[in-house]
Amino acid sequence: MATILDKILEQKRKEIRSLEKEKLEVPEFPLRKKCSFLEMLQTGKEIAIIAEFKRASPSKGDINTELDPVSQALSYIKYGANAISVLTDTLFFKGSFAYLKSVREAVNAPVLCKDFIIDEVQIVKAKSAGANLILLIAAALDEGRLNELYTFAINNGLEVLMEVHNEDELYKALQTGARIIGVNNRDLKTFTVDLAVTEKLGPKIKRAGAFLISESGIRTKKDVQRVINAGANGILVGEAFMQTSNLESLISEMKKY
Ligand SMILES: O=C(O)c1ccccc1NCC(=O)[C@H](O)[C@H](O)COP(=O)(O)O
Repeated sequence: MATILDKILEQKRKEIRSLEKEKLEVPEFPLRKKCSFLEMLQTGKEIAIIAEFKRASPSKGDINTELDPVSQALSYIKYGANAISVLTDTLFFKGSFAYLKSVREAVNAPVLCKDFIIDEVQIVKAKSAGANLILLIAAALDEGRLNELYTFAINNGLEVLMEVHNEDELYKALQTGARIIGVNNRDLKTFTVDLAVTEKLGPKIKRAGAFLISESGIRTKKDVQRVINAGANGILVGEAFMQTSNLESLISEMKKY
């Protein structure tokens, strides 16, 4: 039976066919802000927070459809987040490239294009919208394509958050030379979320000398402590930040390590 990831990737193949017709060209860095998340990790002393603008998801349905992307991104930065992730998939996450563009204009911090990238044309689109960082998901690509897309992104001045969920994917990811590895605690096929995934893969990532970002299912200070103990340099948080009634206190608690 087709998993949700299969369905998302099928949708992406359709989108790519229409994008190819647009004949996008790789732009020079399009906007005034050139922000490096990697440099932030290299120099930062505290846990780095990537705060995600996430209106909906396949596992939860609507999360918060009221919030405005720019106001939310500005609040994220004001309360201490280091980078902003914007979901750009429309069908499954109610996101958009328009949100990414407007967030890019509003904040002076690294912006991650959070999508399901399987083709160069999507990387060009992410760069055109002003992303500094793209997500590549090891589960969505074979080793050859993962390498090609990683190289294409780096050669075009983008940084890559390379996402894995198990040891095979981690092995594939490390082969590319990726410096920032995201461990997704959510199994994209079953939606099960378990921070033990970061605990399992964390030590291997640290031994390989890469930076570790723990993604998904992080809601409390205790969760942050747990992934820091596993070696995390950063966390990626969506749902908890989109739903809290006190964003300032949640971010500040999470940063207290
Ligand atoms: O969130 C989902 O339901 C989902 C389903 C299928 C593929 C990807 C999915 N999420 C993408 C993410 O990785 C998360 O948005 C991100 O890590 C933040 O997670 P959370 O803090 O749990 O919202």
